[in-house]
Amino acid sequence: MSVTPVTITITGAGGQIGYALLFRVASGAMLGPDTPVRLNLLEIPQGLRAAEGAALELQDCAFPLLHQVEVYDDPKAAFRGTSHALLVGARPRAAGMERGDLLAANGGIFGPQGEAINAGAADDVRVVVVGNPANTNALIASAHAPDVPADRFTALTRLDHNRALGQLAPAMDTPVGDIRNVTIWGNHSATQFPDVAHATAAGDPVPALLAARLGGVDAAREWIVDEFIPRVAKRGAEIIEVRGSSSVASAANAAIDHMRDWVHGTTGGWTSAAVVSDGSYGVPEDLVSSFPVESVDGSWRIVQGLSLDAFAQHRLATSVAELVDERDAVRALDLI
Ligand SMILES: NC(=O)C1=CN([C@@H]2O[C@H](COP(=O)(O)OP(=O)(O)OC[C@H]3O[C@@H](n4cnc5c(N)ncnc54)[C@H](O)[C@@H]3O)[C@@H](O)[C@H]2O)C=CC1
Ligand SMILES: O=C([O-])CC(=O)C(=O)O
Repeated sequence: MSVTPVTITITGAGGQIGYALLFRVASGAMLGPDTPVRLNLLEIPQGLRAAEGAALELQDCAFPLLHQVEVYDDPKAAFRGTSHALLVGARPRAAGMERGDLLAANGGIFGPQGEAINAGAADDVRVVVVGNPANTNALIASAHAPDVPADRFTALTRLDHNRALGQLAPAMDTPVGDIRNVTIWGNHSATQFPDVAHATAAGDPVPALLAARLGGVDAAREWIVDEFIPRVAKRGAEIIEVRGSSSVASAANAAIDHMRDWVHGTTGGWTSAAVVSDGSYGVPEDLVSSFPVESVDGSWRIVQGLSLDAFAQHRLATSVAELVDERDAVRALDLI
């Protein structure tokens, strides 16, 4: 076991996802059983008591890997020395709030957090933004951290990816673990494009397996377009309707999957993450967009050379147009 603990900062630690994250991260589910951790919990004053309560419970779990827990309301202190930052705390949309208001409110959070990461995080810092609008919040944070390579800032679309696997497995009567190479493209929003064109299950192409089960290529296409894509893209709203509040444990689980694969590498195919575009697939450079990605030697790499048919190109362009709108809106507000 390495002796020096790794510092992990979790923002919004007093909230729902924070509570679902902390104990799994402290148990080693994210960085593995050989990496001791130090947790820095960042909250705003209203959330401090909840974070402090979680810190007491963490102590009571006596996790062997957990060396220290600190609770902060100052981003500079919370990000000092951090190598893994999970930015969960965000301003939720309130009744009557326009999109510009929401972006401005989140700019007030992710700008200063980007500055704090720039000022004090470890050289190898990895950042995943969970708080919505996640892609554009990551863009804002990155813009305020000029000394940190932009590819260190990512946003979470692993939950959408996992949701897609969760829908496909029963549709094909296949274990989730046999499915490979699903892609979420674009924004973490209802415009995202969950794509199974290159996916396989136990080595066989998913489109052909669906056609065999559903009675033909047209029926498979209909299921993909009319059921699968909207179900995955609107799953967040479905969970809110059924549970009465947004996804918590599945979001925390996805954030752990994202960070674990980033650090330890992907195996057996690609996954999905929102990363800074290098212009691949026509996505304008610098947008934080979801792509098919592999993690190699500690870095995300966009999988190259996939063919996109006219439908796929249209779906990707629609989601990218939304990302461009969000970027232009935060630019107009001087947030980037
Ligand atoms: N990307 C994804 O896949 C998903 C994203 N989300 C988003 O994650 C975010 C958090 O969700 P929940 O934990 O359920 O919300 P929550 O409201 O339970 O917790 C958010 C916490 O963040 C704190 N917070 C607010 N501003 C902060 C700041 N400047 N610094 C530090 N902490 C701050 C609040 O005090 C609160 O304790 C929301 O924006 C939600 O929309 C939720 C599910 C999936
Ligand atoms: O939809 C929401 O408000 C929360 C979210 O991002 C998701 O569940 O994907």
